[in-house]
Amino acid sequence: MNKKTISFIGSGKMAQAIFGGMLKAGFTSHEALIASAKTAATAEMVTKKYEIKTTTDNRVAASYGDIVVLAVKPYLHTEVLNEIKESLKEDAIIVTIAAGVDISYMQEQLSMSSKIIRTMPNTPSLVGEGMTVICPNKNITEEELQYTVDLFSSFGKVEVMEERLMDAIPAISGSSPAYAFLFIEALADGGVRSGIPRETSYRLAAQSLLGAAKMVLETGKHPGILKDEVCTPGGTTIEAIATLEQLQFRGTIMAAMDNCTRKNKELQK
Ligand SMILES: NC(=O)C1=CN([C@@H]2O[C@H](COP(=O)(O)OP(=O)(O)OC[C@H]3O[C@@H](n4cnc5c(N)ncnc54)[C@H](OP(=O)(O)O)[C@@H]3O)[C@@H](O)[C@H]2O)C=CC1
Ligand SMILES: O=C(O)[C@@H]1CCC=N1
Repeated sequence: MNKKTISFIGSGKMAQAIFGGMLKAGFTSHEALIASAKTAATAEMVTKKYEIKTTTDNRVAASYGDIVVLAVKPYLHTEVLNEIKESLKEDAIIVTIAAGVDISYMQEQLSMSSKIIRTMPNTPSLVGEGMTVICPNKNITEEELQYTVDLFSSFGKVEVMEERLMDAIPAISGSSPAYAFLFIEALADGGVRSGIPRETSYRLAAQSLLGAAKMVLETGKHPGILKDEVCTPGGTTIEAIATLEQLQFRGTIMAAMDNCTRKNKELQK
């Protein structure tokens, strides 16, 4: 069991996915964690559901952690950093999971010598299939980076990247589970339209996407080749593909990603 203490400032959907994922994986103990929330109702719910300490005082949470994860909305970072900076342990590692909050901004709020890691996780962390991109500042040692990689790897995959690429990450992995849920919903609606029961439709749609994703990761084949292998000449699949191409399925996804990245830059701090 890992000995480092970890604090979460904010206990919303993404914080719960992370501490829920870490606990499920056995990466840390319930005792090593604390989380703060704005309201007592959330704090009580989190204590009950995850059996960890909670508080509505961010300073109490911040003073506990060797690692302090900022899991509040981007616009709250200024307020929260000012609130907690005097309570942080001297060598605390500050991890932000927020879209559009950059390292130089965090350093301005704390200090140039602060240990800061910018990350972009996603909600499948809760079921051990997260994808997190990590970018450390220059004050993070190799050992500290490795610890953070191990932490996020306990509930998914991790890539360490340069900060110049971080603005593009929400569009491809932070936000993309939402597009996948939309796709699953659409497939299920199509199934229901053809008479397949709703719950069965969700299972068929979700398992097919899971299987397709695994084929990309495990066969190493180009997605276009995998697509070709499904398209029997003169068969059913190519009819569906032709419609998707006519309606600009791929262009639509790329346009959606452009908008996602634009918004991330607008949030920039
Ligand atoms: N959701 C996602 O898929 C992802 C989100 N993120 C990032 O995670 C961050 C949080 O998003 P998400 O979890 O979705 O948001 P939620 O709205 O689900 O959660 C926000 C949390 O912050 C708490 N909070 C609000 N104000 C304060 C405050 N002043 N001090 C302490 N806690 C406060 C809320 O408490 P209460 O419940 O009491 O109101 C709530 O627990 C964002 O920065 C987002 O960019 C990153 C990747 C993916
Ligand atoms: O929608 C958002 O702003 C956050 C960041 C990535 C996923 N959810």
